[in-house]
Amino acid sequence: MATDYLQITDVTVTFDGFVAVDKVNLTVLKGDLRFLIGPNGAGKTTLVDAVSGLVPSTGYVEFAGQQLSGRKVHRIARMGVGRTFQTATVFEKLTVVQNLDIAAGAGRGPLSLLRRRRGVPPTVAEALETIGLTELADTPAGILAHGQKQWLEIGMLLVQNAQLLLLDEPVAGMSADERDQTGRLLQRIAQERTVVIVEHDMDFMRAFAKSVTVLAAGKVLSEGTVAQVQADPKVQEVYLGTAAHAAGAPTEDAAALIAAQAAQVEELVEVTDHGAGAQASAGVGRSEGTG
Ligand SMILES: Nc1ncnc2c1ncn2[C@@H]1O[C@H](COP(=O)(O)OP(=O)(O)OP(=O)(O)O)[C@@H](O)[C@H]1O
Repeated sequence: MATDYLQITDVTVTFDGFVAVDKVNLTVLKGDLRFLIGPNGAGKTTLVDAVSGLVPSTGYVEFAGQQLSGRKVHRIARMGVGRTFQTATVFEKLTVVQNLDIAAGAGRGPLSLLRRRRGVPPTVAEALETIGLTELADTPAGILAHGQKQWLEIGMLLVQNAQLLLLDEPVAGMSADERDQTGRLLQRIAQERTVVIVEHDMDFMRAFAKSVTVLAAGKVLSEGTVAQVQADPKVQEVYLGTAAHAAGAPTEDAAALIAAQAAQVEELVEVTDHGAGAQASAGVGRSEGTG
């Protein structure tokens, strides 16, 4: 019988001989909220691309008992795999509800989409409620706040009935308040679906991850709860190692990378030393402009 989990087995992605993802094995159960972290270039986005069919890969990927590997992007999407990107892709001129309606009708023909609809379909109403945009249903998506656009995009995956959500840095550029709301939204969604989040924001990860996989140089370096992963000397080492490597090239980017990654290490160590209570410290969790 099909079970709702993502199983990645020996997945490898190669670009012109460069191995970006190297024999990765990963299992994510329904109800989990899995964060995928790691230094820049670790292969996080590429792994998610491989699962969603955007880049060719070898190995085997299965979700809810169905084979994803080897299938085309649109086929994988129809099998219940939803993906967001670092920049929200919503139809700016259409209202919130129209965006959701179009997403919900992705499987319908153009005529039925054009036909005037009476009222809001229940799935759309439910998604509006879940993402907290009911009051803004008739607002053009283009004038939504940054965080609200991201929530709308997540809502579009919900109405498409995506059961596996792959989210690439969903809180990048959000205010602290928006990050918090997003975390709680994802926790609610993860009760019913499988959620994998690529993230650089350590505060966000610490506050909301149920489990964490750390990638480095295309391989799984560490896996477990937030506390386990942060206490893993290999994890601390790889962040420090990357910073030290960047120090060889004294550019502005390298300096920013060092500062950001040193902050990440500080956070890692801090949590290891003092437990989850250290959350409020260290605002820097992202390395901007280097990825
Ligand atoms: N289309 C591509 N062609 C060639 N190399 C690529 C391509 N996409 C990614 N890479 C390389 O693969 C490696 C992994 O990239 P990826 O974007 O998956 O890393 P990441 O962990 O998501 O990094 P970041 O956190 O900076 O987004 C990098 O060295 C990157 O330059």
